Amino acid sequence: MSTNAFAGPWSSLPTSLTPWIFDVIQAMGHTQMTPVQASTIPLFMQNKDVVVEAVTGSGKTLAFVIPILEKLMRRESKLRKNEIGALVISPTRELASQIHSVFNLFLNSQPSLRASPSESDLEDEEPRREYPEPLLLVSSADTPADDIQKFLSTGADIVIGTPGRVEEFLLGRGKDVVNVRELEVLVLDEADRLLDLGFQTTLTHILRHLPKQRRTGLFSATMTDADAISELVRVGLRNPARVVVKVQTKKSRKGKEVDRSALDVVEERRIPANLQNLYMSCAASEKLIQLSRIIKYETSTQSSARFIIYFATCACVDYFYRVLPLLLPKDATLYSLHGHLQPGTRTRTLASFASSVCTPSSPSILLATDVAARGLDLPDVDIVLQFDPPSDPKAFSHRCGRTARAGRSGRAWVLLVGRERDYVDFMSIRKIPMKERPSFSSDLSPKDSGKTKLKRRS
Ligand SMILES: Nc1ncnc2c1ncn2[C@@H]1O[C@H](COP(=O)(O)OP(=O)(O)OP(=O)(O)O)[C@@H](O)[C@H]1O
Repeated sequence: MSTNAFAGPWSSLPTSLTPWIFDVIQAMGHTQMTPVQASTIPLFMQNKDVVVEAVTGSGKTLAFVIPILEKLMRRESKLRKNEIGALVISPTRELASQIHSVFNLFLNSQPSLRASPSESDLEDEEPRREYPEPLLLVSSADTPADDIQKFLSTGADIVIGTPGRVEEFLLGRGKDVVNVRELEVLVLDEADRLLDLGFQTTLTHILRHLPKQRRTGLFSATMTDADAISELVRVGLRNPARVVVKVQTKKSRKGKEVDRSALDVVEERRIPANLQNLYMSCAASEKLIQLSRIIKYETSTQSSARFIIYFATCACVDYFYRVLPLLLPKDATLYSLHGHLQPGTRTRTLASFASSVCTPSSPSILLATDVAARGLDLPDVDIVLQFDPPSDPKAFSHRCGRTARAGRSGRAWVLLVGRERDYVDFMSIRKIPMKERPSFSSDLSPKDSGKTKLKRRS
């Protein structure tokens, strides 16, 4: 863990957590809060709107999941079966599913309600729960009609979904079924993405439908001041508290990262402390060979086994899924994930990649588009490799942030061709002195290509 990874024990929160929620957090092994959790949870609990920007992998999910659960449990009157109390919207189905499983982790551990004497006589009686399962609204095997059916049969205090399915649920088929009058909290995760042009109309419809008397939270690793200010009115934020969590690294005056004891300058950065950013510039015709060299180099260090490689389009992912096996060690396992695959295939691929057993000699490599850039929490990813730089500069941070999560270390590479080198300056990635560049063993050295230069940046 980096030195500034934690911000105190959970017991130091101004309002103590409900005991069973605290127990779940302890069971997760999270003994301390991260800075974003320590700053955001009290604000949300004190009924403030929040706009939160904190580096990738810093624990933003629990920073809204915990206050939502606490707020709903502290209600004076229980929600009726047709009412929802909290809505979380995320831009991709994978991220929505991930958030849904975090809520489930908690709600599956809630104490069962004591059965009444007559019920206790019934054999095989399912333990009764006070709070129903959260409802997940994403494209999958379930149709929008199935979503409504499920809601009608079990109810759901918390709803998590992607914008299109949420709109259909609240304003389409579910219009006369779902009551939002009691909605207390709205969270937009990856808010800057949700608020950009692609989702504008859908989101505006949803926001207009929700009660104004609610708390709203916007969360992202790239929620800049400009994004926040321009959207305040549209999103209906009232006097929001702004939380910005940056990472401090220690440097010597010459700009070189050094040991804490030799510190004399503290620099703030908006990427995780243990993330190392590198780029390699090469000719377009050499990209494929350089990609396979980097993979061989990384696996030869005996510490890297799980990779994500980003490509610009779905077609590129399909193409390289067929081509890369010819260049990589035969024990490498490839997975492909992009938006043109069936939802079920996407879910299975992600689950198989996340649970795959891999070693440097038999690495697991996920080939993906930006559908896997934001929010996905795959804690063991060692290396991110960007075959093509993204067209949106924000996606650069999100892609890199799939490694070096929650205080772990990781490296992110990007291959750059020609003028793409300007991108590095645009991203303000600091140059590391020549002598600190990684050494390649002779058969992997970019020197053999003549044209390619290896650079390391952090
Ligand atoms: N207090 C904590 N202590 C240790 N680990 C934690 C703590 N809170 C969350 N984590 C872990 O940190 C990881 C990253 O959390 P999370 O996915 O919420 O990050 P994030 O800030 O939302 O990242 P991104 O911006 O990429 O979406 C998860 O594996 C989570 O279990």
